[in-house]
Amino acid sequence: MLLPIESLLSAEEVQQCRQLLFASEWQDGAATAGGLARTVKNNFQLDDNSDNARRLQDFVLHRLRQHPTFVSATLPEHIYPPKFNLYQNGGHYGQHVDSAVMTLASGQVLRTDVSATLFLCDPDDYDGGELQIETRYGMQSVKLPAGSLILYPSHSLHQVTPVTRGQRLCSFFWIQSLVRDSHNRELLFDLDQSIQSLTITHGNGHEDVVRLSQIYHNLLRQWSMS
Ligand SMILES: O=C(O)CCC(=O)C(=O)O
Ligand SMILES: [Fe+2]
Repeated sequence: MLLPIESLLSAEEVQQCRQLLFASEWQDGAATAGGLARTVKNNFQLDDNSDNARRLQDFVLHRLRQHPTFVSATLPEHIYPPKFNLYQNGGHYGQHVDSAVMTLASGQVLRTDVSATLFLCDPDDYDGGELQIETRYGMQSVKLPAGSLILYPSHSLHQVTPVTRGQRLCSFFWIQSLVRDSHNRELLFDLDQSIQSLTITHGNGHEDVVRLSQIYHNLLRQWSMS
């Protein structure tokens, strides 16, 4: 499932992030890629260990954990501390799949279930720079307003097309979900969305809302991994 999450950050928050990012040191992205990805990667990345990167990571993580749709769709067990990238002057990232397992600086290991890109520039600010994701229904091209996020399954092949004008600035990261199976995760998301809307019309004490909530939690209990 490809799921856009609109306005994770406000225009003001995007502006603050961009100010910090443009005042930071950038590294050659290819140096940080492993295996096949190294040969197809042509962009810049923020040094994850810089003070600015840590401030930005904390800020984005805080927003993510507060966002009900993000939490409902990903059921996060671990979130990789968000990274930041910049594409310009034809910069691109060829077709690849993200590594299945990533090791954090702390030594903790994360399985990538869901991949995410948070756009920090508006589509009008640059040409190209489409995030193209292969799905069962063909290639989907994604380019969202600044402050919005796309979630997609980490098992998908994807690429970023060359940026031929302007700059494309994004944050990207991965989520290890409590529910490893993407089909089960999607069923839980659909069920939760329906429970939320029934709660608005009938109240959370309504008999059917209570019964559906029981089913939701019992499925989550059955399908969550650890
Ligand atoms: O820039 C993006 O939207 C995606 C980056 C990406 O695919 C990666 O770093 O693995
Ligand atoms: Fe990727």
